[in-house]
Amino acid sequence: MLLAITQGNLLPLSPSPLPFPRQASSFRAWGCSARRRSPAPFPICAASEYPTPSAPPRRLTRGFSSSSSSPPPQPDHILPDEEEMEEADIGMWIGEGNGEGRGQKKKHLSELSSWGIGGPCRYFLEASSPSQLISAVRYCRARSVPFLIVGKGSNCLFDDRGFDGCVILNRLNSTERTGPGAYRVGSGYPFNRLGVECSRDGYSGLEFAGGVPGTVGGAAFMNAGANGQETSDCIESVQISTTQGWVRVLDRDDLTFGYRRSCFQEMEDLAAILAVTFRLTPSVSALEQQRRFLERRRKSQPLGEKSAGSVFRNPHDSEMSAGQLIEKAGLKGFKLGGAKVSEVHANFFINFDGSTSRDMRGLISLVKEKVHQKFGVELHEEVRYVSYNVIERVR
Ligand SMILES: NC(=O)C1=CN([C@@H]2O[C@H](COP(=O)(O)OP(=O)(O)OC[C@H]3O[C@@H](n4cnc5c(N)ncnc54)[C@H](OP(=O)(O)O)[C@@H]3O)[C@@H](O)[C@H]2O)C=CC1
Ligand SMILES: C=C(O[C@H]1[C@H](O)[C@@H](CO)O[C@H](OP(=O)(O)OP(=O)(O)OC[C@H]2O[C@@H](n3ccc(=O)[nH]c3=O)[C@H](O)[C@@H]2O)[C@@H]1NC(C)=O)C(=O)O
Repeated sequence: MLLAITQGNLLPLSPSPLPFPRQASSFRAWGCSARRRSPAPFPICAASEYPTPSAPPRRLTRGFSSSSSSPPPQPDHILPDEEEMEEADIGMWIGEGNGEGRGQKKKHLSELSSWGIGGPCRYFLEASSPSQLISAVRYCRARSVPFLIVGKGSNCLFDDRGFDGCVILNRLNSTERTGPGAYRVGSGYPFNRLGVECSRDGYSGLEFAGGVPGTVGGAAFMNAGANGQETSDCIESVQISTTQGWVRVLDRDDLTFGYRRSCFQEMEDLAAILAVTFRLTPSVSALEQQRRFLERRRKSQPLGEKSAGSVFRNPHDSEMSAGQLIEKAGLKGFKLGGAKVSEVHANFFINFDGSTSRDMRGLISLVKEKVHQKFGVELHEEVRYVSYNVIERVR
């Protein structure tokens, strides 16, 4: 996650901004290998723990866990050249060279975020095929242009200043049934739609996905879950691309997941999740179950409003959920600028009136502080903060 550098009187406990270098050459896109010895590696830390120069942030180790006994899988194949978009094409798209890129420049991230928050990005591309996405990543890496892959932006808080790099919008929307209960789905496919379609087909495993606003890639990356089900429960394999442009297929046995966690969050050379193959089980009640879950969601969550779903993970050291803690701290409906704690579900924060990222971050900090004061419980963000020029990951 990238972290905003919001400063100010609304956030008395917030650390001050860091003097990060601004030159593109000083940056590395997320996912770069630690072996590359980036001169200014992206600091990784929790949104609430913005690093200070004297306390260097934790490095993001995007790699297979060192405790893993199996070696990293070998590349299965690399896309044939003829399928790749020429680098020059990407340059044209993002506007390098003639400055008249076909890709949209100055796209506002607020348009790509379910919160409706975020300023302009330097370059913007939509990738509708794996080869486009891979070429775009290669292009950015070759020029040290920081890049970011965005799905539905339903778990991201973008910076008011935008993003000083290339935002690649994931439009890998293919879907294919490869056998009974087996679905191979492009990572840009709407997770919500997949949940409804699989349930309608009479397969169980993704009923919870109906109503979840992210993409399949975001769901695998975050291990999205609800109603006792998790994305990882029915993942058979995941196709990824690496920052070097390799395409790999990782089998279930190569992958580790936890509550809102996946090994993808740790992979140092991950460029993007390209596709996910799900294996589901036949069920006559799947559709009914999916509808029940959606109905429950409609009643308990502010679905029509600008939110990012749950702001915090549920704490493992409390019997109460994050929503319960926030409600019991008396914060339901609490407002800060254009941001407020939902009256419907206290773990949903709403952009109700032109909230800035500064408002939202202020609200997040304030709620954390109050809950900690009252219950001694530390809340940790589920949402990921994307700063203008620093990448930070919430653990
Ligand atoms: N249960 C619920 O009701 C809700 C669940 N959610 C879940 O939150 C997640 C958000 O999905 P979405 O809106 O698409 O994601 P976003 O566009 O918000 O991206 C979230 C993060 O996921 C990573 N990511 C997304 N797509 C890819 C990809 N193809 N390859 C690699 N990394 C990727 C990126 O991490 P990085 O920047 O580090 O690369 C990004 O920061 C989903 O899991 C969604 O289901 C969201 C709201 C409500
Ligand atoms: C929305 C998300 O996922 C949601 C998912 O939709 C739901 C449904 O299964 O379960 C989790 O919420 P949750 O733990 O708050 O579940 P809920 O069933 O809504 O609430 C749990 C308990 O808290 C209470 N509650 C909830 C909200 C509130 O304002 N006040 C309150 O007291 C509820 O009454 C219930 O007793 C996921 N959130 C997390 C952080 O695990 C998301 O990840 O973005």
